[in-house]
Amino acid sequence: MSETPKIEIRSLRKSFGSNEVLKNINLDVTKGGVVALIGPSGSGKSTLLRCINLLVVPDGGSVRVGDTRFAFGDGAKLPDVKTLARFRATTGMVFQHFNLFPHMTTLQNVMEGPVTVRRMAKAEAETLARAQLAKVGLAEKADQYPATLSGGQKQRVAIARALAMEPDVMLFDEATSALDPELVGEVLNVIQQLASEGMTMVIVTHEIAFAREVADRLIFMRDGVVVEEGPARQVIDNPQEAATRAFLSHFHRTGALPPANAIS
Ligand SMILES: Nc1ncnc2c1ncn2[C@@H]1O[C@H](COP(=O)(O)OP(=O)(O)OP(=O)(O)O)[C@@H](O)[C@H]1O
Repeated sequence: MSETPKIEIRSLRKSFGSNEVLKNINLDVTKGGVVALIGPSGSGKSTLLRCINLLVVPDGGSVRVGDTRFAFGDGAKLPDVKTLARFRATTGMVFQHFNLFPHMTTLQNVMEGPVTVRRMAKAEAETLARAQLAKVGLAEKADQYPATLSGGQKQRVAIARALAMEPDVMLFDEATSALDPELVGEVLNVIQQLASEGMTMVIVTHEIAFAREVADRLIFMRDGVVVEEGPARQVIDNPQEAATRAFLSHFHRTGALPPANAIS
């Protein structure tokens, strides 16, 4: 019998006004699975990610992460604020632009969620936060403010902050797109390490070579629908759909697709 997926999305729909952004999306992510979402700008990747942790409330369909399932549309009752906060704590989201509190030190940023959302005692939260900072290689930056860190370091703090909530799954929304090219690798290394430790993840990325290396499944989206999905290497090396081929060949043509061994 196949294993129950950790994330299960069924018939998901979302519109912003008349703009139908997600049209009947289905997605399964197995426990410990890493799914990469790729596609052109505006295809709905970020919106799908935000629907998984309900930062964006879907219009229809259902979202399940672990044992928690929500249905939307057709008179379904929307989850209350407390339920949403609890649910979001189980899905760690990492954004393109870090979203760290500038007036807090690195350590305070990472402790914030455990103290305010998980209601941990400060000493316990500090131990946990220091462990997560060590995990992303930033133990010695605990007392520094975000403004003194590089983009790559800021993003690693953001990952530590999400991990401090001890999430069931991690969601990455173009986590390296705002970084200088020489800083991308340090963030990808942390994501790769999480993958090797069995973290369930959905990663929106333009790093195709990284997706090929680290993701076990790849989904190509366009105009709010899943055009093609399958094992990451298979889809990248041998895309079946013309739209996927066109998208990937762009990366080949522009040289934005480095050899896979460059990032391992
Ligand atoms: N909060 C919002 N309000 C109105 N429209 C939105 C909102 N969020 C996204 N959209 C629209 O939804 C569509 C899909 O956006 P989304 O960010 O999900 O795409 P994407 O594939 O992640 O693109 P990109 O790679 O550029 O980030 C776009 O047309 C965008 O303008």
